[in-house]
Amino acid sequence: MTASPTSQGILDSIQNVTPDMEIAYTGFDTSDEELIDQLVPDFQPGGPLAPYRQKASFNWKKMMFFLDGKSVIKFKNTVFETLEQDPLFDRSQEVDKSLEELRELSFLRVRRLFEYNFLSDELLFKNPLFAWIMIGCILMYDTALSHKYQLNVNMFAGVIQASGTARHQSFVEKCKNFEIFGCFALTEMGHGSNTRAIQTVATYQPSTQEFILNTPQLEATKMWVGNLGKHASHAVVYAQLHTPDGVNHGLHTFVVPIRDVHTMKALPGVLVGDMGHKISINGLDNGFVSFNNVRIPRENLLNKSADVTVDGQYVSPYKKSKRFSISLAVLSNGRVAITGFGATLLKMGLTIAIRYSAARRQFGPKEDEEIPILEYPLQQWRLLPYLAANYCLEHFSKSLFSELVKVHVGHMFGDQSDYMWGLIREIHALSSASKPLGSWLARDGLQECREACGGNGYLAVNRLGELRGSNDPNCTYEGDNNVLLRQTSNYLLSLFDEKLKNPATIISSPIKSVDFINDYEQILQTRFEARSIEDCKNPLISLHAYQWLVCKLLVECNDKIRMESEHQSCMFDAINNSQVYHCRSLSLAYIELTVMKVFYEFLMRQQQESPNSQELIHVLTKLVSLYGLWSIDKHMAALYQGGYCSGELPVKWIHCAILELCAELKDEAVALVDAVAPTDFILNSPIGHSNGEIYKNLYSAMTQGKHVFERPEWWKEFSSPITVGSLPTKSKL
Ligand SMILES: Cc1cc2nc3c(=O)[nH]c(=O)nc-3n(C[C@H](O)[C@H](O)[C@H](O)COP(=O)(O)OP(=O)(O)OC[C@H]3O[C@@H](n4cnc5c(N)ncnc54)[C@H](O)[C@@H]3O)c2cc1C
Repeated sequence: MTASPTSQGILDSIQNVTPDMEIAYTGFDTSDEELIDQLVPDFQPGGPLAPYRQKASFNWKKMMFFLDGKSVIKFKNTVFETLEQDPLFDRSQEVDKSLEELRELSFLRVRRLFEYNFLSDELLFKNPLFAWIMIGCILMYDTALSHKYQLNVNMFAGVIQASGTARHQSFVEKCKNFEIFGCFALTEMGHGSNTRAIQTVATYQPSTQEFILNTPQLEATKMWVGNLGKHASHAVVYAQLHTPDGVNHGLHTFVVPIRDVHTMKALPGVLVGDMGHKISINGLDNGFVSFNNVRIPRENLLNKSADVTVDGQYVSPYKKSKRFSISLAVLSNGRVAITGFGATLLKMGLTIAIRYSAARRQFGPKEDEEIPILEYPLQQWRLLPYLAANYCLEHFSKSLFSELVKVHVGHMFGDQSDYMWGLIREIHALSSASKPLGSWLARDGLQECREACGGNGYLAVNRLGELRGSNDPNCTYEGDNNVLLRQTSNYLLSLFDEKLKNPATIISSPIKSVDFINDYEQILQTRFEARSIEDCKNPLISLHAYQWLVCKLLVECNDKIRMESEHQSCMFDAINNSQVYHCRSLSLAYIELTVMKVFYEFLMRQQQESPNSQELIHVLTKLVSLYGLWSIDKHMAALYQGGYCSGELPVKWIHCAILELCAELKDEAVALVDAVAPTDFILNSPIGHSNGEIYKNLYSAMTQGKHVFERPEWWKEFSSPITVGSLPTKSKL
């Protein structure tokens, strides 16, 4: 394939050959109301949610269309309806299952997904965003199933495609045809975050043209590998590559057969097992494996960035730093995806909690008149900022995914332009912070949703516990959140360092998330701009405050590391001593700013380009304002400390503006979740059902269980009398 100048050019050309390609993060024309009505069915009329639906200032169906567009809505409808009509996906299948049975059910379901093949090559070529939509649809149904699917398709076949060459294509084809089933094996018992210290070894043997894999000690046992416990036939394995001259060339990836595809038995030299029960997502079989002289052909080394010749020479067309960038791009895939997982799980929780809050009534101004709990400012303040955050985060994660697609297209066409390397670095920095932001927002937001539904939120059938549990490992896998944030601050500080060393340097990144740093000196002269509560509702107020904060933290982090390095014996300690209150805060402030900015700029463009959607943009702009103010409120100490704010008014105005925005958005809230919620079958929550009949649904779910009204099998135990205090206790002091 010949090299093309830039990935942007390649993307443009793809769009030219498929003129109907929809880039679903650009906003859709909502003028065809008939089409919208056809695509999105109405809710059951009346019911407890009807008053809120009537009070909304916009049509929720139009909002759904604006955000997703025709093709995506059709695709989602197809997936959701297909699952609903297939008895294998009947929810009652999951009840009272043992661990083994849960694993089996997930396997049967993932196989069925392949039989349906929702994601044809044609569809993916038309719009790669469908890969994203597909994972989201399955995630909303069941996290374990979605992970099982995407670990095989994205983290196994996807990594092979990204890091391998034509000689590996047969693995990808077999994976597509469900002839082999894959997993991604990086983590070891002894090392996860510190990937450089991974100990599995792959030694090349020229006489047989094979790599020999070994697990040198217990700590090198691969662990936590999703799909490996029971099903995976193959793994992408990360190991230290040793050539016959005794040189260790560092971590490389290999395709390693694990089980015989006909018997499902482990292959010679492979000791593989299931890790057992986890805190959540137990339909996914996480496993461990160790290798004892396992031989694989030389060609199983994924050789896009480096290879070993038949006679054992290590060769690479790239310098070490570029090889590192290529591996970054591969790891970014998972982090970008997890940013979206957080948004998707939180969206489900918010749908349940907001619908419940609109239907549930407690207390009231008069004895005989109770009001919906959504009317309480406290309930609004607990939920609506998360709703605002979720809209921003979901948009950001889609747009980051679209940037990642450019990288993959660029790889495919051998694009080695500076633009491409810059894009890889920037996506790495952004995803290393957006994954923590997304998973932490979901962690805190889902807990709030659970509590906001009171005791009923705690009942498993209502699904908030499952959603909360499903999000939990998002904070850890694909890189522990706190460790990942260091990657982002390293990126920012290296750019800033260049600027300090040479003030003429112009910082310019492909996504433009850092370009404002060029003006850091002027930005640091600015002060809080609002003069009233109303002013604060302009999203630019918090955007500007964030820019100031990031610049301030850059200067402070840089000073802190310099000062620490003067007092510490090594840079390792200097950097570690600068994480808390400095580098970590910098990464978080930068990503909060970027998430907000990307959505705000999108809305500003739509204001010009979408005359039919102005009422939607109006309410979405309120969400951006709320997200910005609520987030910046957490940094008030730094804003005052650095002199950006002074006096008592800024913080008072910000708090009042947050509460006013919550009050303005409470009548929009039900319609806002309706616009992003999946079907009731997929949501699967009696108290979150779109009909709002929380009590009827709950009672029906509660009374349908198999043993609800039965006397327990152990009833006789109670009837046989005991003598209280008749047994001696353990030794008394
Ligand atoms: C459900 C689940 C599924 C997974 N699936 C897979 C999979 O399919 N394939 C795979 O390869 N792996 C998988 N993993 C493993 C996962 O990627 C690792 O757990 C993760 O990378 C963190 O590594 P660790 O567990 O070794 O934690 P550690 O690196 O030991 O971290 C433990 C703690 O130490 C802190 N810490 C570590 N280093 C520093 C530092 N420099 N500064 C400050 N604090 C530090 C961390 O913040 C963290 O709180 C999975 C894990 C889970 C929970």
